[in-house]
Amino acid sequence: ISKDGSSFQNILEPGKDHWEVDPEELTLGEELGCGQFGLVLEGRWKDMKVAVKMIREECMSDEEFKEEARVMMRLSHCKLVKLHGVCTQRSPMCLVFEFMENGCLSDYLRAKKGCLSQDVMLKMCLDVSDGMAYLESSNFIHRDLAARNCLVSQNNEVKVSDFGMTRFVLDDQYTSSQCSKFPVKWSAPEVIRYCKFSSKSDVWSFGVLMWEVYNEGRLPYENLSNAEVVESLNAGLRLLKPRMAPDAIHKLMEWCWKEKPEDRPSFALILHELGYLSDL
Ligand SMILES: CN(C)c1ccc2c(c1)CCN(c1cccc(-c3cc(Nc4ccc(C(=O)N5CCOCC5)cn4)c(=O)n(C)c3)c1CO)C2=O
Repeated sequence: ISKDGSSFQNILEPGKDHWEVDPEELTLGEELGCGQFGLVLEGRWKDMKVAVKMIREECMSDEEFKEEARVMMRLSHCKLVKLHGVCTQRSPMCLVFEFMENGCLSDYLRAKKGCLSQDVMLKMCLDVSDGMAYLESSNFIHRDLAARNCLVSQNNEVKVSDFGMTRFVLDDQYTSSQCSKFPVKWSAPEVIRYCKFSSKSDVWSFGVLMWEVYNEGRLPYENLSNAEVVESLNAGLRLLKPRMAPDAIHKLMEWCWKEKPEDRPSFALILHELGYLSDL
């Protein structure tokens, strides 16, 4: 055992960490799209279909990310998009994720407009709250929960994606709350004012995600600018009940949007509430 005990696995297998993917085992395919850190490609790894993110150096603080990779590899839950591993031996560094056939939830909702039943919408919210309750219990904050950051599997299951990744974004247009790319419409008041992130600020974002689901992927506060949204929230105004949302779901959304974080429900409680409603 080395003096600090931490590099034990390196002694067993010098030079490689168990979260390192061997680039020889990775085959790359079609482009899936472009994210905050660069290109995302379809791929195959160990007979699995995967999504591979090619990290552009100027977009991510990759040294910090390598530290974080360990933590993210340990976050394992059926409603979180799995990080299989990272490829750091080549440049650009790449991240290997489980593949989600139906892409991001916001596009999926818009594509299925008019075809989704209330039960399907409730199940989507239940899936996300399940993954978020696990993150909450692991004391892990998402920081950018929204339908665009959830993915849909082949069997139409919804999983939470890109949790905690905002911490590695180098584009400060995105990271500071006054700037254009900051997700104000999904952010709790304490995040907009003091960048105070917590699982309770994730709960606020989850309320907006529920509104997106029951509005089939519409943009929240679509006629307001970010500044006007801040004003309306300060005046105590909130998003209106989506036509497709039952009263109980609207009550839950409004609970997520309580001004004070401590007055909002935990994800454990939200999961319990949604589970109860889905058994009715
Ligand atoms: C800092 N934050 C919050 C970030 C950072 C990076 C990213 C995001 C947020 C979210 C967006 N994003 C990103 C960018 C590009 C790809 C992926 C992305 C897309 C996947 N899958 C698919 C599958 C199909 C399709 C598709 O083309 N269609 C059209 C036909 O009908 C079916 C769907 C798209 N994506 C997938 O499995 N993963 C893991 C990631 C992702 C998700 O990861 C990022 O890379």
